[in-house]
Amino acid sequence: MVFGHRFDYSDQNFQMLLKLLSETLQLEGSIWGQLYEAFPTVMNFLPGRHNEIFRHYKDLSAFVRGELEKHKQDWDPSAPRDYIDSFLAEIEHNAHDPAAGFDEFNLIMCALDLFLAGTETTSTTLRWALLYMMKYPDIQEKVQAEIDRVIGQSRQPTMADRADMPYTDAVIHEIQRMGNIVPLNAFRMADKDTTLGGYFLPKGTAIMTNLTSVMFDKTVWQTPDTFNPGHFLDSDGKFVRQDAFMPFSAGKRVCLGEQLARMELFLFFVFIFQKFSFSPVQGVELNLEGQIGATLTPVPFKICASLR
Ligand code: HEM
Repeated sequence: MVFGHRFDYSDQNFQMLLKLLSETLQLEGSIWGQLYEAFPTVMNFLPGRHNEIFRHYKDLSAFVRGELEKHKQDWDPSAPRDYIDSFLAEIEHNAHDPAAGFDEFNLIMCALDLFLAGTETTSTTLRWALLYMMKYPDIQEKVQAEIDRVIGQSRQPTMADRADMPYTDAVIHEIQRMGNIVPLNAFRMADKDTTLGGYFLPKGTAIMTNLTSVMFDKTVWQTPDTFNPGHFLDSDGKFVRQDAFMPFSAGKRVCLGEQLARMELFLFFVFIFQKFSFSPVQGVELNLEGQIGATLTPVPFKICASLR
C-alpha cells in the first residue's frame, strides 16, 4: 500500500528496516530516550545510545527517499499505484499553497509513519498471541476446535468467518488487552487552552493518556490481571464489545489503521493456529512481563511449532 510492492521475507533491505524500526522504538522508551526527552540541549552534545535513534531515523528516511525517487521516474498521475503516487499528486495540486503541508519532506515522514505504525504494532501483537497461547494450551485447543469447526483444514480463513467465531474473536481481543502494546498511547498536545476533568491545561501542554488504566481497570474487568477471553463473551458464548477495550485509543485521533490491523490480526492468527500448534521449549519459563520501549513488546523467546 505504501511502496506499491511486497517485500520478500528474505529481502536484506527489508530485514534491516524492520531491525532499525524495532530498535528505534526500544531506544525511544529506554533511559537514553528519556534522558534526551528531559535534557535535549545537553544530550545533543553527549555520546550515548540516544544518538542511534537519530542515525536510525536518517537511514530509514534515506530508504524512503530512495523509494520516492524510483516512484518519480515512472510516475503516471492518472494511474496512482500506491500511497506515494497519491501523495505526489497532492504535492502537484497544492504547489501554490505551501501551508497545505504537501511536500516531499512530509511525504517521507508520512510514509515512514505508516510503515512504522503498520508493521511493528501488528507483529508485536502476534508475538503476544503466540506467548499467551503457549501459556494457556487449553485456550489454544479451544481456538483450534473452533477453527476446525467453522473453516476446517482445506481452505484459508476469510473475514466473513469472524462472525461465526466468537471464541477466537474474544481471544484476540483479550490478547490485545493484556498485550497492551501502546501502554501510554501516543503523546499529544493541547492546541488551545482547555479544561479537562476540572484541570486547566494551557495551550501547548503535553498530554499522555494512559491506556493501561482503562484496559486494566478493576471496576470494569472481572479479572483485570489475568488472561480471560470471558471478558468478551456473554453467558451464551456470544461475542460482546467492551467500551474499555481501547488498544487503538479513542476519539478523533484514534488509530488510523484500526480496521486494517483488526483484519490482519484475525487472518494471521487464525491461519497460523489452523496449521500449527505451539508449545514452550521444555524447562523454559515463559516471560509475560514484556519490555517497555515506545511499545510494550515480549522479551525474545523460543517456541516449538508443530504442524497440525
Ligand atoms: C495492533 C495494531 C495496532 C495498534 C494496537 C495501534 C494503536 C495505535 C494507537 C494507540 C495510536 C494513537 C492514537 C491516539 O493518539 O489517540 C495509533 C495511531 C496511529 N496508528 Fe495505529 N495501531 C495499530 C496498527 C496500525 C496500522 C496497521 C496502521 C496503518 C497501516 C496504523 C496507523 C496509525 C496512524 C497513522 C496513527 C496516527 C493517527 C493520528 O495521529 O491521527 N496503526 N495507533
